Amino acid sequence: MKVKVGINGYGTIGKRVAYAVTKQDDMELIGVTKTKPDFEAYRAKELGIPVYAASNDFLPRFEKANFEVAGTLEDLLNEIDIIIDTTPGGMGEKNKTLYENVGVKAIFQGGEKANVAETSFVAQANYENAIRKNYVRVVSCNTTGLTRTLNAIKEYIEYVYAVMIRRAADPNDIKRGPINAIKPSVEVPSHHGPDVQTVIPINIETTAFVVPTTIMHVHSVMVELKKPLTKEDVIDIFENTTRVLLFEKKKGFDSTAQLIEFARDLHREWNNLYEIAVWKESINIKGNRLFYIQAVHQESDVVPENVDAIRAMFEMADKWESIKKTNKSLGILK
Ligand SMILES: NC(=O)C1=CN([C@@H]2O[C@H](COP(=O)(O)OP(=O)(O)OC[C@H]3O[C@@H](n4cnc5c(N)ncnc54)[C@H](OP(=O)(O)O)[C@@H]3O)[C@@H](O)[C@H]2O)C=CC1
Ligand SMILES: O=C(OP(=O)(O)O)[C@H](O)COP(=O)(O)O
Repeated sequence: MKVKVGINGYGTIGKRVAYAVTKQDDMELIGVTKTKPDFEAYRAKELGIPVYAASNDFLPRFEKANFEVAGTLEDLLNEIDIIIDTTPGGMGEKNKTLYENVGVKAIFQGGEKANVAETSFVAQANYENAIRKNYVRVVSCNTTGLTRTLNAIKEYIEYVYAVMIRRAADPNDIKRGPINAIKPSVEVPSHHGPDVQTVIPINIETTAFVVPTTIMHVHSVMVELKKPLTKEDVIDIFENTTRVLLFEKKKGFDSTAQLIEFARDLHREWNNLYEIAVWKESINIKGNRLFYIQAVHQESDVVPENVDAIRAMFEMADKWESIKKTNKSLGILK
């Protein structure tokens, strides 16, 4: 029997998770919600995805445009086993009561606080914690990126300090900026360090800056080691870590632009780069400190995590069975 999945919030993350769900042979996409009949709603319909109004309040917009919806969010909730809440940050917490009332499981995203769910989640780090849970939070894109690489070396970590260089807006977002400034998060540590700790118990602090780019985030990571590691060890560990890829500057990967071009060359849908990209030459050891630099495709790295969280919550597969299945279905390279 396939798990019936609904998506509330068909935006940057929601449309990608919806696509990923359609690629799974043990899941069925029942429908998605929209607040308005824009081109994304029409495209969903063309793809055969039932579109529901995000609430009764939005129905007049669809009626006015003669866009026939399959119902409202309440109707969708009655047809599914699990809802993926990909509404804007903070909205998921408000929606949770609706989900509780109907008794459907729910996955929230990184824009929500950790206490919205029973556990925060990054598949390769703590898949087991989501087994049979009703409410799970897939952590933010940056937190997912940090967790993937740090989890691989966690037994060596004494302390981590990482600087997050965050993209200002997603490519389709015309409202956010800055377009000519660097904006520090004056909250120190930024939310990323404490959020990593909701998944793996390591000593980590982070600071964050928003810069005028749309395509990827970049992290500069410094790890104080509690036991020795060589550069070659770290390369070997990352080469053997799922959803992490090493890229070499000497092969032309000079910036985030070439990483996205690589995803385009793979003919990835929406140029998704689900894997965290670590620059091989940036991996260096100085005394007891390890340094590396990585990039995160914010629109897609959390997508496979949502798929694995569904499998964990219904105990449909063990950790590596699920990760391998998800990777294969999305063309994730390793
Ligand atoms: N973008 C990113 O880089 C990442 C985002 N996240 C997290 O994922 C979540 C979603 O972010 P993102 O996809 O970027 O957001 P978007 O703004 O791209 O999409 C959110 C969608 O929610 C819908 N929506 C708006 N208002 C309502 C409402 N009242 N009821 C139901 N749906 C509504 C909108 O639908 P409509 O178009 O119909 O108005 C919109 O498409 C957030 O928690 C965010 O922090 C996590 C990792 C990366
Ligand atoms: O999860 C993300 O970033 P974050 O890990 O910096 O919070 C996404 O890029 C969304 O971030 P935003 O809240 O800046 O849109």
